[in-house]
Amino acid sequence: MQIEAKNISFRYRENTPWILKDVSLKIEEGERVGLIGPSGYGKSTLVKILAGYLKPAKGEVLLDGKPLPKKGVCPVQLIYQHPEKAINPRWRMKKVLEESGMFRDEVMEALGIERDWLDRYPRELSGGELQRFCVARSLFEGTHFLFADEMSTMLDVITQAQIWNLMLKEVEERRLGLLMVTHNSSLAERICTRTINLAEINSREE
Ligand SMILES: Nc1ncnc2c1ncn2[C@@H]1O[C@H](COP(=O)(O)OP(=O)(O)OP(=O)(O)O)[C@@H](O)[C@H]1O
Repeated sequence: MQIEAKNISFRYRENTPWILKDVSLKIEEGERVGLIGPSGYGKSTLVKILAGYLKPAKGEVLLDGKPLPKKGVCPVQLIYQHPEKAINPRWRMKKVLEESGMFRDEVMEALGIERDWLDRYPRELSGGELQRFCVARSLFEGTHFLFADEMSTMLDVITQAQIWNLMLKEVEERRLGLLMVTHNSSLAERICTRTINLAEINSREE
């Protein structure tokens, strides 16, 4: 599979300068790509567009040449910095996982998800504990691309390592495509097969 952003232009409000102008990129399954660029330059905005969370004003996102599916669980999964915004606050964690069809003991164990967390609501878990659920959920069997947007910034070093080890094992074994946004260049160097500098592919006026 391949995901492609084709001539994407985006701004949050009309009559304001473009944040993204005529941005194109392609990622193949099995690739691990780092997305870098100055702070506030539009990296998070671009991954949200790629994952179908935001609609571009111009251009399109294509998965093997077709638009992203509108219904059902998406083959493109985004994990971002704020797990509390990504999970339905009214559902217990067990239901959150069931909805995605994801429940593998091996994943629960590797992420250090404890059995009794499953009966809790999101507000009864810490940010790090919740993020583990977001990662678990993103790894359901229909996933082909994983986008990680500063996924581990708010976590302690041990949890970061635990999450990245599992993610990379899954990415490798299942040949998933990975796009990671990070300011941590040593993490990107360790993980990625190539990097894309948004400043080099964005035609917006400065
Ligand atoms: N919901 C929003 N409404 C209006 N403007 C926004 C919104 N979200 C982001 N922006 C603006 O869009 C621009 C790009 O933001 P974005 O978060 O995509 O950048 P980034 O490259 O990911 O930044 P950072 O590296 O600091 O996380 C910024 O100027 C930001 O202030």
